[in-house]
Amino acid sequence: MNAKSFLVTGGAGYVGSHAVDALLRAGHHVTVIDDLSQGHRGAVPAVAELLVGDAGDRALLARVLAARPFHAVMHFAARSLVGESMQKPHLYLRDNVQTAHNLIEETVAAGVRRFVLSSTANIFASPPDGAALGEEAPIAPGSPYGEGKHMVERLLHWADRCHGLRSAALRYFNAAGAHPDGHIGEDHHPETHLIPIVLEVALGKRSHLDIYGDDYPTPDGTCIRDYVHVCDIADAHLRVLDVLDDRSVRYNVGSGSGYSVRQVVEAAEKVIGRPIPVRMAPRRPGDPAVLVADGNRLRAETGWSPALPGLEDIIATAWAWRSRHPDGFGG
Ligand SMILES: NC(=O)c1ccc[n+]([C@@H]2O[C@H](COP(=O)([O-])OP(=O)(O)OC[C@H]3O[C@@H](n4cnc5c(N)ncnc54)[C@H](O)[C@@H]3O)[C@@H](O)[C@H]2O)c1
Ligand SMILES: O=c1ccn([C@@H]2O[C@H](COP(=O)(O)OP(=O)(O)O[C@H]3O[C@H](CO)[C@@H](O)[C@H](O)[C@H]3O)[C@@H](O)[C@H]2O)c(=O)[nH]1
Repeated sequence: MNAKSFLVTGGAGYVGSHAVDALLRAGHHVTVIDDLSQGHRGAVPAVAELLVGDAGDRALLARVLAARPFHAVMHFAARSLVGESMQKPHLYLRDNVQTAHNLIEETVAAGVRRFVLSSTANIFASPPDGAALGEEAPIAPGSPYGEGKHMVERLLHWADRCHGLRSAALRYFNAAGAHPDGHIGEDHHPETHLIPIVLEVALGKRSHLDIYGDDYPTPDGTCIRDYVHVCDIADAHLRVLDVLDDRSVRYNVGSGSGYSVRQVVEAAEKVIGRPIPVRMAPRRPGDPAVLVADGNRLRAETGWSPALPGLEDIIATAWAWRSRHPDGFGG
């Protein structure tokens, strides 16, 4: 493959750093813009260019985008917590959307032709029958976070119609795991995601896991999610690039298998070999009962297939990284 240049916002964060790794392994040149509000310098290899700044800063974007011809922009930078968005909707409906709006306009102005968006399963409601969600499932965001992501998908729709910017909206379900070679993983402050919290319990950093609700309409009463390995999500970003030569697309990115919170805990106990104490807690506002992807369109149109589809294998990669880096990138 010919080496190309990519601008990656949020490339020091969890999913973004795994995508940067995949781009670099494919021989590309990568420029990262990240404000390090959640990301880590240590997650970006020295061979990539890291610019610490705001992904919506128009002057910065204009300067960076003029520096070289970029093949595509990949936009990971965003606030991304469903629960927080129910408490602080403006951060999601104003800030996330404004950042994306500025970035899309500067991308068009610079003449870059391809854009990949980190969208989310949270644009969908939990289907009454718990069925897997395809791309044509009704849009019904479960939170201001999901609504903001859908607004950005619409901005991209019109950027294509009006300016010919080809885009891929990748609606990830639940990103999980860490790079199998053990150099990067998930490290948020504060940590709110299920699997890293379970690992913190296993490491003795927390006494227990709070399970947010056991009265959902699911077999064991806890929420069901589709956990997809972070490197498989990164791989999807590279695979969609060829499709963007012709048209804009949107794909649901998930393994197609759903696991309840209790099943995740059981799987982690098997992988780690220690009990994980849990306590029941109230539901977390904004959480849909069941979100599972029908990822057939992505598979059929790009040849994507998860290399690590099993939940225990996914958790094992997360545990391998976290047990070697108990303080995350700080340790
Ligand atoms: N993790 C998941 O399960 C998941 C699922 C669906 C969608 N997504 C989306 O994928 C993207 C990445 O998620 P993640 O889990 O890696 O989150 P993350 O918080 O680890 O990464 C986001 C990165 O963007 C940076 N950032 C945030 N706002 C910024 C701004 N205005 N300017 C510059 N940098 C900024 C942060 O410092 C961080 O490094 C997000 O857009 C998120 O909404 C994540
Ligand atoms: O301490 C905890 C943390 C989480 N959960 C539950 O575990 C599940 C997964 O939660 P979490 O890991 O926080 O992920 P989600 O809230 O499902 O959101 C993730 O997955 C979404 C797509 O489904 C993305 O859009 C979001 O950015 C990403 O954070 C949910 O049912 C939570 O209620 C608990 O019971 N206890």
